Amino acid sequence: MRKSIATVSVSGSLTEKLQAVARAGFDGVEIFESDLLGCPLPPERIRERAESLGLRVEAYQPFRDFEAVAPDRLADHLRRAEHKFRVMERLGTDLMLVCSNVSPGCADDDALAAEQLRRLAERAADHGIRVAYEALAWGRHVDTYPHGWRIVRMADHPNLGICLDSFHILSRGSDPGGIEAIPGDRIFLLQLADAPLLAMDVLQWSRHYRCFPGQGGFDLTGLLTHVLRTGYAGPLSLEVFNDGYRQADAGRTAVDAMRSLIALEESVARVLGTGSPLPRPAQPEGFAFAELATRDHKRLGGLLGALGFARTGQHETRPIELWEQGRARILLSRVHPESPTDTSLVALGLESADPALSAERAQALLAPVLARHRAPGEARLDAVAAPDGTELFFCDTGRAVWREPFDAVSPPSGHVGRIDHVALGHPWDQFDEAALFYRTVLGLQPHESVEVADPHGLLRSRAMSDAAGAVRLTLDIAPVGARALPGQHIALADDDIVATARRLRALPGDVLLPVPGNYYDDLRARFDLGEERHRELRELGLMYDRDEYGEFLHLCTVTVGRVFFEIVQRVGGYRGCGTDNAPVRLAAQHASPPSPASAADRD
Ligand SMILES: O=C(O)c1ccc(O)c(O)c1
Ligand SMILES: [Mg+2]
Repeated sequence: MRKSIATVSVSGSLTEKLQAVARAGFDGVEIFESDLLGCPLPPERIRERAESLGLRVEAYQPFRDFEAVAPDRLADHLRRAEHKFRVMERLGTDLMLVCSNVSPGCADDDALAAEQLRRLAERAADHGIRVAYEALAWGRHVDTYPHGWRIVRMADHPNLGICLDSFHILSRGSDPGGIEAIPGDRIFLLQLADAPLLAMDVLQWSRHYRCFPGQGGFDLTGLLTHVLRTGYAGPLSLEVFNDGYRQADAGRTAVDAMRSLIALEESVARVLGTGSPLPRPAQPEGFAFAELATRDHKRLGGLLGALGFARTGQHETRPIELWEQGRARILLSRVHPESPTDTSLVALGLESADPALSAERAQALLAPVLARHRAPGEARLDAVAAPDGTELFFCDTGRAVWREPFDAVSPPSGHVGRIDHVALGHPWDQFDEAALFYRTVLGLQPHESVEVADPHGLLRSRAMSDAAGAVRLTLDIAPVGARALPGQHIALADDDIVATARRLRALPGDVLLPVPGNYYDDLRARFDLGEERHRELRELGLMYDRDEYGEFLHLCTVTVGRVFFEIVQRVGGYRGCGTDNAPVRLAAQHASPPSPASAADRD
């Protein structure tokens, strides 16, 4: 199907918007009136620009407050419309979107609305133009699509059809099943937007919080399935009013938008049983490794050593060390000389049953493919870049081809057995993009988005995992500014965290993050743990959580650069990542900020 986007959905000047959406692979655009009015180019030049970029101008919009007005106002409204028709001819589009009237002066009179829209359609027909009537969720009298469709039917003119907008339909709780009663050729335009499920005024919700399909809480797959069953053959057109996207990089937003449509088409194809061109997600089966780039090998190596890791190998051709314990593997590479951070997480190895297929799917979903890190004789590794720049390597489960150039000795076995989860920090305007990326590219399921109090801001966090819990990621948006905390950590699964904590507490120097005593006083109220268990947790500085499936014990190391390690033990089937304890952890981290690397410590 043709893929289109309303120019209001991305930032920049009209010509910048056109360029960005064309680059992302869209076939068309809806030109928003304010974008046209602010553009120095005359409509003919805009049309040429769009054509040269391979973009069709699918619609011009919005035309407002036209119908159900006092008869003596009609001539003036038709005069307004005539002017827009001429602009549309110059712009090279034949579809005008008319929003249902919101003005207090309009009449609650379907027959009058239909009669006047019919007059508009007759005038439009003289210009070869069609009119799509859209029921805004906050329309004065027409605010649902069944009502809009009744009026269109009543007007009964071939140049008048309906515009369906998923936001207006789903925000009002209308049953999208009724769409199937509309003949597909009377649906002149389908606009798609998702939104987080918020309890708020519908106009504010629409104007500020819309997002791309798959990023919010609406069932866009269900809605689109109903629309396609009508035989609708027009474009899938994204129309997303979003405060973040209005200021984000247009190219990036356009790619995010296109990814959402590719994924939506795939999920609809599954429901309809029609073929999808995308390879199915090969679920990641575990972390093969995590790579930290650091200026501070000694300090980080010292910390890993304290945690029971051993340096098992050195890359044959590159300055990369391999540190291992059980199946937990950390690579330490060198930081780029211009990097502002001493230590940060730069890559993740993800085990896949079919790495080439995983990479193919990622590429089809517009993930940038990375030049393969391959020296002569080195095995092929498939890698793509995640939205935050983290490199994702798809590694054959069990074969550890990536490990060959390290010529490593066997890893030591200790209490740490594997990587449990990895937390990735994101700027606020890349959070939804990242969640969509990991859901579509890796097939991870998003958990609820939660807010965590930080002494200097509010952190949003969302866990994503596969059904088996083999790969868990937490995506965080941290507060920004001078007091921002490092946003990344690697959590290591431990089979006896009490023993590990005891050993680590006995080590000289600061290895572990101290936990305030008030936390333990409150823990008594949260959980009935018994005196002895409670005393043990307090003495060892262990944090505790429980859900209906099991228990979770965890502790954190001090921070190096942007990164710290967490040691965790899951008891039973606990599903979370200890988020309820995150405010205390964040406060403790603010109280003991990372010490800068000393020159003597550096390699
Ligand atoms: O918010 C608005 O005014 C507005 C305008 C045009 C649309 O297509 C729409 O869905 C909303
Ligand atoms: Mg709309």
